[in-house]
Amino acid sequence: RRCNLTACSSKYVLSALHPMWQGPLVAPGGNRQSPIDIRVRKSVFDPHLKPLTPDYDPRTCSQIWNNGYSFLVEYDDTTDKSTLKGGPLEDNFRLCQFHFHWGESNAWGSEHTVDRRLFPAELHMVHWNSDKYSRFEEAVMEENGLAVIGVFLKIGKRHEGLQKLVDVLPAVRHKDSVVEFTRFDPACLLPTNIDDYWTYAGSLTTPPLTEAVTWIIMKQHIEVSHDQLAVFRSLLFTSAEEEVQKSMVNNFRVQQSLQGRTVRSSFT
Ligand SMILES: NS(=O)(=O)/N=C1/NCCS1
Ligand SMILES: [Zn+2]
Repeated sequence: RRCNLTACSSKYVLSALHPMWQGPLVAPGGNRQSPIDIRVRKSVFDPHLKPLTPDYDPRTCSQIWNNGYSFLVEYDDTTDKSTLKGGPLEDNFRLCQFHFHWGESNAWGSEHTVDRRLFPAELHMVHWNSDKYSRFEEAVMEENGLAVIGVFLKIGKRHEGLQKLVDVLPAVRHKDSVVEFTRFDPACLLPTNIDDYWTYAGSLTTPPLTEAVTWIIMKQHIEVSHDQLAVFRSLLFTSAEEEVQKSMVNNFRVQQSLQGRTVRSSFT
């Protein structure tokens, strides 16, 4: 297994000894892969970027499950009830799920970094283009198919909205476990300021790694408590039947080269 350095900051140098899935570290022929390091001074302010307008209906929240890589909170995306528009997006996008990536320690865990700064975790809210495609599986293959909002998590005060989710995680401890989870408003996980973000053309960071994503990375982080994040780490990569149980930690992909891409900012 190739060992190469992933995002390293002044305090912590990571190795790829923690790559979490056996897939390719770089998609074959990929020239717009994710995640990346966002070099703030190299990002370009785009005055034409509009405010982002998420419009989520908590009643579309349906279930939470452990897919063996993260835990996903899934939304009913058969209608345009929970949508994302604006920002860099030309079309209407439907929320289908959100999930997180985190480390075994609070020193790392995010997939994207800002000037090499690592965060303990990163939230991804996944949407697909419902103006152009009729289902996620179709949109995931198209370059304008997906929009993912990334939000960094920092250790601080307890996040009251997150607690409802934290409380149910023990019920999906093992891979392939699923429980009903309803009336959760994902907007409560967004930072107070969603007008300041970076955006770039990239890919999914887990299979199928397709180069279908308009990434929208929030400048402002959210805070969660140490104990709340510790519950994420109590999840397992492994199913109940497996002999050896493996803690679900370090479920992030190694960073990919920018390959000449420009990261735009919505703020100066
Ligand atoms: N982490 S991610 O959001 O870029 N990857 C995904 N793979 C399938 C649905 S979302
Ligand atoms: Zn993700």
